Amino acid sequence: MTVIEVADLRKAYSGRPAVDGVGFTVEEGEIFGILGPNGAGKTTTVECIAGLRAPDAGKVRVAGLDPVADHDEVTRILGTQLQESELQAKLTVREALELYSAFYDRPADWRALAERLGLTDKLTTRFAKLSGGQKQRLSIALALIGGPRVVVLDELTTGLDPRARRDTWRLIEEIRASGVTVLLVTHFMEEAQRLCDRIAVIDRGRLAALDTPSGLIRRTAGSTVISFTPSRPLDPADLAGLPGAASTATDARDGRLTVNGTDETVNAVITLLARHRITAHQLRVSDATLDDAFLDLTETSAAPSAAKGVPA
Ligand SMILES: Nc1ncnc2c1ncn2[C@@H]1O[C@H](COP(=O)(O)OP(=O)(O)OP(=O)(O)O)[C@@H](O)[C@H]1O
Repeated sequence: MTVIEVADLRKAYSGRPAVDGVGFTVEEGEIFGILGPNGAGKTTTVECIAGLRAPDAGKVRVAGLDPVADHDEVTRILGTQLQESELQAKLTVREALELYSAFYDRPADWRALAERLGLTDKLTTRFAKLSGGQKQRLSIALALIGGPRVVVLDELTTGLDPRARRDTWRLIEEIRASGVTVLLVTHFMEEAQRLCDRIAVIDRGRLAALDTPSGLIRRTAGSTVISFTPSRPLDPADLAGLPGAASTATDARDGRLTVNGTDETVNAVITLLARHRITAHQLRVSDATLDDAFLDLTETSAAPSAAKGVPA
């Protein structure tokens, strides 16, 4: 069942389009990711879904309701943890939970939520004294306090150390397992790849792709990555002619060669090496990552991908 519907959404700031015709649907029970470079329009899109911004054009529905016209009803269905949601520094965890509970007619039991999010021993701690991970857990608790059907999490794990990030991932999986649909805005490929059922890639205000993580990777030119250190350099002309090869790159430091291609390219590389009696040291064949797919699908990213690389 569709719980969020976005069709031809448009929003401009001072005449400059931030979201320029984005459309997707989110099904109940999904972890749906929104991925894109800085300034792509991700936050503007989720703010329109949460009813915090009015679209200039297009349609947004949450459980069939208009987030602007039916704002009160939508806030009961959709919980939001938005980017940089800072609470008052002096508010304690307990006060924040009680304050947010008071916004709802039938709030979730905040004590149970605090327990679930590992905040019970922090109830008397002021917001300013919490660690980054604890602040994030509190912001998730506040997003869940109204007992929402959908929760919007925007760049939840930015600034967290790897352990806190992994703990947060486990929490997100638990939230989904409890029946809540999750709309996740993220910059982290590993996070998107691990958590999301489907991902909308947004680039310069437009939908660049919408697929499962593995579907996005399959779309990448050169979804099979072959790397090895040849016993002596290969002729660039031979490499350029490899069937299915999308790109090749040589690491200037150690001469290690990386070829992004297809299964056909793997066979061709092996044949080429045999023909020239070149030995491949530490030969690895792996799948491209969501990182590669992201760089392939988005044009605004500043850094060139190592995988797309410098021509050999
Ligand atoms: N309140 C605003 N006023 C003017 N321009 C804005 C405003 N909010 C966002 N923008 C601009 O709109 C574009 C999209 O911004 P948005 O925050 O939606 O992108 P984003 O994908 O969430 O970016 P990031 O990953 O950096 O958070 C950017 O060019 C941004 O500078």
